[in-house]
Amino acid sequence: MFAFFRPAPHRETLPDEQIDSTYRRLRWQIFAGIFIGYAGYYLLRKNFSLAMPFLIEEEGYTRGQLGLAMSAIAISYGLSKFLMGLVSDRSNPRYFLPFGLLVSAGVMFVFGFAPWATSSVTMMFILLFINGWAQGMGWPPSGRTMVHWWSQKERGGVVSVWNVAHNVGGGLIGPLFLVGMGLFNDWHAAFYVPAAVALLVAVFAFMTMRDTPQSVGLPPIEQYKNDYPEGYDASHEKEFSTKEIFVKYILRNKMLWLIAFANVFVYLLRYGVLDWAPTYLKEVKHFTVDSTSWAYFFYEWAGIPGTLLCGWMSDKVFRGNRGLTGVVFMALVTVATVVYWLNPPGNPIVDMVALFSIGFLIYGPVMLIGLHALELAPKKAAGTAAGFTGLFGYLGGSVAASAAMGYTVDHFGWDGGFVLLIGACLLAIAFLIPTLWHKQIPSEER
Ligand SMILES: O=P(O)(O)OC[C@H](O)CO
Repeated sequence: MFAFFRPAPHRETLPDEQIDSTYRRLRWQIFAGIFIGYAGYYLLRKNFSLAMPFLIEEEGYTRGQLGLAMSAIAISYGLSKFLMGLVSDRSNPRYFLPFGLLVSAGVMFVFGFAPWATSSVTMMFILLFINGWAQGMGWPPSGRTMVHWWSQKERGGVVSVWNVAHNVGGGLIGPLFLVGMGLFNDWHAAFYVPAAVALLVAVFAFMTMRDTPQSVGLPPIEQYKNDYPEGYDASHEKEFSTKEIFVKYILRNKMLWLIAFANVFVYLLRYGVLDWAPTYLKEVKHFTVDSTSWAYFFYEWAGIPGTLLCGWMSDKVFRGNRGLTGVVFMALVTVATVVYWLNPPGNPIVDMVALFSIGFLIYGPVMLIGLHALELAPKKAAGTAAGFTGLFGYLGGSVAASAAMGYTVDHFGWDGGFVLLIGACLLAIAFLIPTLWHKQIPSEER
């Protein structure tokens, strides 16, 4: 099956006078493909949660049952981001990314139109597991594309701008659902409306994306930008074997292990705050459902300026030191989390500002860890390196955000839950500190 995804063969190089214009045009086009493509993936990542109130009300499921079904996404996504990353590093992203989106949309159409899909927790778990697996086919081909089309000195900028695609897509789920409800007066619109949009996105991604520059007759980006990473030679343009990627560039990469562990705790905070915000705000701060939805929306969209600022600061202020930037943002997000916890009920503005600040500050470290992973491996192994951090973030952090957080709040109250979240911030900082001395050279000095 994987032969279908085989990397595109290199073509004869274009005449010199066409190189610059072709590179410029294709970089815009390809960026549009991976940005809109990844935003499309996020339309189908969390849309199940919008259908949950209806599944509870009309089909009698409990929160616990639906939470269990939802955990399938985090588990399979974490595994897939890594394992499909390994496949993606040896695949043509132009086929790989749209294919995953089509599978994900297929699952959502089943949810939308087949009554048996929501007939049991097992069935929902299986379908969501397949969806999570297909979702893992979005990040690695985007990463592979960025490291092949943008040189090292441009990468901080391009990765941070691309990274906001997931906030854009995640933030659009709610409005799309409202449009679907308006048009069809059917809560299953939570499934089939974003799936229909995702189909269009898959076609767009296929039309705009390309594999390597060499596959369209262009020189490698290092040559075009005269920007060579340390130790670069012709072998960097050859596809690696799976074993080579896994053993040489992943397992033996100490710095990658450190950021992967840091990612467990970054993701515990990311999802620990996001997933529990509606419950916490309603139970403790007495928010109405409307205010809770707005708070959720603010959290996601606050990540857009926050990520851009973090990427900019990482290059310009911290001079390419991704670890130090991550530590500063994690220290600030710890403060915002303490405010969110200790602010007494009755001050909703303070809660909103705290939640906005957490969203603003947490997506920077989320992006930096992905960027750092891309920088820690040669470009033919970059998707796997980022997938490796995702494996830890989802199987460790996201699963703990649901299970450990739920258990802690049940047994020790919300104070216990917040001690867990603050502990996660401190542990993320602890794992990032040893990376401070692994300094990246700032963009424009490379
Ligand atoms: O959590 P992920 O795997 O969807 O990644 C989100 C961001 O793009 C991380 O850089």
